[in-house]
Amino acid sequence: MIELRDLTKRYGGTTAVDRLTLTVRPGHVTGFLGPNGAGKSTTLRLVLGLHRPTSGTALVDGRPFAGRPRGLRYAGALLDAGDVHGGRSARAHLAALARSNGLPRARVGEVLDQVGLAEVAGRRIGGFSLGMRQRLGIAAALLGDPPVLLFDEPFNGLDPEGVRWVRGLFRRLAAEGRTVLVSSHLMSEMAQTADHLVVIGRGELLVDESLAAFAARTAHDRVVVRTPDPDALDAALTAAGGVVTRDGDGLTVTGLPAGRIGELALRAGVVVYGLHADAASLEEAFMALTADRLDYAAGGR
Ligand SMILES: Nc1ncnc2c1ncn2[C@@H]1O[C@H](COP(=O)(O)OP(=O)(O)OP(=O)(O)O)[C@@H](O)[C@H]1O
Repeated sequence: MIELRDLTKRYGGTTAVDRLTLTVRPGHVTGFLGPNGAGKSTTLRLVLGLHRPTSGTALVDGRPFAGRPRGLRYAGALLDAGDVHGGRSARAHLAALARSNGLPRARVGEVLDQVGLAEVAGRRIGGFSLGMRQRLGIAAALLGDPPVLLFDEPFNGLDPEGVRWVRGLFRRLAAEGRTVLVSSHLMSEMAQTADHLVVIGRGELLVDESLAAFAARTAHDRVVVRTPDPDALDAALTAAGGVVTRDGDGLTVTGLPAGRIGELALRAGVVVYGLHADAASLEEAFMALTADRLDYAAGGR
């Protein structure tokens, strides 16, 4: 379990993480979402004790992670796949980590097999593709068989087969009762990976709920229609299973896709105009949620 209490990190005048209070529970894949510069990486670094908070606390299974000897037994993380010694082989890199964390050498072969790098284990990491480095980073995170796992943008550089594999791996790790926190700036990616969502914007908590609850709340194919004959259209759409709310000549419809609404209007002989789908996908809902929270200070992205 990861517990954040009023966690705050300031860099000079920039507040990267702002009084974040949050519990990340075991047994779930928790998607940690936010636009670029929202504070995701900073939060993960605070959890791992790589940065000191300005105020507040971050606990991993009830204790601060910083300074724990042999930390890989308690939490494993993939933060920056590029942050490895390129001159070493994958096997040597993992063996050094195993040694410094007091882990049996046999774990190296096991995790290399698990991430599909066994055949290239003797090759220099410098020649690895980004996807292979991501797999190596995941292998390092798994080395200590830890109950808590953090992955920062793990899909970067993976091909579709790699993405599928990572999704399956995260689900298995969560099903084993581990805490799995995965950061991303793409809701579409998390919608297929996570079962719980945490969304932050400018370091502040915006959403902490199940993916199903978020979807039900925000991403119902809502369609707005205008018509000179609202009564007739209301009746036709309601009969077809749509849920209609009225505002003058405007109808807001949920439960029916826009194309079907047009078809039903035509059949009922009702003229419609100004028909548009609103928040039709989770991604749109996410973007709408965070649109005013983009961090332009971080480079105008
Ligand atoms: N070491 C640092 N010094 C100064 N400012 C920093 C530092 N690290 C992060 N920041 C700032 O803190 C804010 C949050 O950055 P962070 O990298 O945590 O966001 P993020 O959500 O991980 O973004 P991205 O998806 O772009 O990686 C940004 O404004 C960033 O510029």
